Amino acid sequence: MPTCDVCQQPANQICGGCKLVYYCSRPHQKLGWREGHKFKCCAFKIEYSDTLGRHMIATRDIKQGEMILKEKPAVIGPRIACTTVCLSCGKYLDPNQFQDNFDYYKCSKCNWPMCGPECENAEVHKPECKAMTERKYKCDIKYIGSNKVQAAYCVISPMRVLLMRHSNPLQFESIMNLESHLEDRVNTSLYTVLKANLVTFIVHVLGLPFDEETILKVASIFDTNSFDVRSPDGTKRLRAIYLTASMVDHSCKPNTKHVFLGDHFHLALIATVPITKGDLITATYCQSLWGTLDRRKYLMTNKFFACECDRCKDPTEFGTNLGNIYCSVCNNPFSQTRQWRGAMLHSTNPMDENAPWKCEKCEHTILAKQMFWGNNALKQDLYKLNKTDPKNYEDFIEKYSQTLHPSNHLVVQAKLALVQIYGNQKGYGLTELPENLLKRKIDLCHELLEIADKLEPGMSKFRGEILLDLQAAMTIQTKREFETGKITKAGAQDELMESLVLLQEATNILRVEPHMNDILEGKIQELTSLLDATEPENK
Ligand SMILES: C[S@@+](CC[C@H](N)C(=O)[O-])C[C@H]1O[C@@H](n2cnc3c(N)ncnc32)[C@H](O)[C@@H]1O
Repeated sequence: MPTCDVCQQPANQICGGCKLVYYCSRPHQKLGWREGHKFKCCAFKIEYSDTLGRHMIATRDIKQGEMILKEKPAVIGPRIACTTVCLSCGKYLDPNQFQDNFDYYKCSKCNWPMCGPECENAEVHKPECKAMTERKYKCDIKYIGSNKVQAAYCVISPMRVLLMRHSNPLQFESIMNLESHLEDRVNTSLYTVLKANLVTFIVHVLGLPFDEETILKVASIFDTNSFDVRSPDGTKRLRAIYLTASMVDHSCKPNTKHVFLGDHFHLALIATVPITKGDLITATYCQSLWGTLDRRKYLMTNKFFACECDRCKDPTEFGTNLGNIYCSVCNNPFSQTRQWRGAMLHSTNPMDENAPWKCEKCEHTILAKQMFWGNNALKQDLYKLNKTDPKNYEDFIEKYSQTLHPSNHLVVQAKLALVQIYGNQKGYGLTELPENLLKRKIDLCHELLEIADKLEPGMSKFRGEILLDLQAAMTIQTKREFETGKITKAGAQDELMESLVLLQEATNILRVEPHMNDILEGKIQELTSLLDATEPENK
């Protein structure tokens, strides 16, 4: 019989948070909480290993969709280089007109562009404003006819951490205890620029008592741990460090997602799939739709580790073949030895970027560097396409259809761009899409969902967004089929019910993001009205 954590008497009420401790009664649960359980109650613990460093382990089974952690930022501020934003709230700024001139509203003391007086007087801006004003430093950012990227912002976020050494020493120490990889970064070209700009600004312009190593370590801690924070409406973009969420290690098939809540950007970490007690709790540090070559290169260059997750080890990436290309011998229609249409080249060892790539059917082999160059050339081709014109993406898919199979990562990225254009972009609104493009959108959504199920399964944002797009397109298709007499009322009802099931799943996934609630509610009402309107009379 379990015993109460407070009085040690027999108890049968388990704590719903950690599911580890028991109480005999509600009053003892409240007392236990106040007496310290609130600091220990969670569904994870932090462990250490030589290969992973600190990492998060589930201390109990965690349900799909459960919030594992909610945390406020330890520090938040502008990104290294960004267009003009407000130092307090991170909003992208537009200039105001002053007689014949245009310029931003500026802080009356330090002259940094801000939204207005309220942001100028916000607590977050006060310490840096004081440090700059004491040294009579005035920011010289001006509006020069366009909103250009300003390197000057690189000093603000590190300065906020450095100033904490005096104002909040405990928080400062906690941030300084995070992984930095300073020794790996210090000789890179970015850090050479940072030495010239950031260190000079902190030491010589502001005269703050910090040595070069501490200053660069703070910058390096940001680069290793910070989250890219965006407001749902796209008007604000910042970087922030969350002390506990920083302990979540990377996996190329993660079991969590995160969302930012409210004006103060609290981070909520949510399980996308059921997590079993003892499992590693993981997030992805890079794009899931990149192939293994690109993911591992990004992780090594930016986070300084060689990912050894199951997806990286599998040359087929869980059967998606995301990073693979067709064998040019087996698929060459003029080749004498052509035998296996559809055969693909796989890396002979995905853990080694220098390993050759070999056909899964014939003996054809190419060097790693050929694969690397080819991949880069095609990536350049894809990234320079006009993002508003679907024809460019359709042509890309067609042009490389003999080289890249339908779920190669570059084709998948082109397909994702098409899903976002068809039905959403001006001139391609859902109701204006001709039948063939509506069908194309539906087919593309199905293909992307198949990939999402393997790489970002469960309640991932990627799945939620595709499900939402798919149901919207299916609903329009049903409406048209019904209005043109292609299907009966009963047929329309069946199809709309299918859309409703998809919408309910999308809603379940996306409703953690507060801004989505109204959109999802509106869609449910729209679909329910359509279902009512197509109700067969004999029902
Ligand atoms: C945000 S921190 C995560 C916490 C970190 N493990 C620590 O001890 O502080 C990111 C760093 O953790 C390590 N890391 C994260 N995921 C990893 C993985 N899957 N394999 C090896 N190292 C990993 C890398 O050193 C990476 O730069």
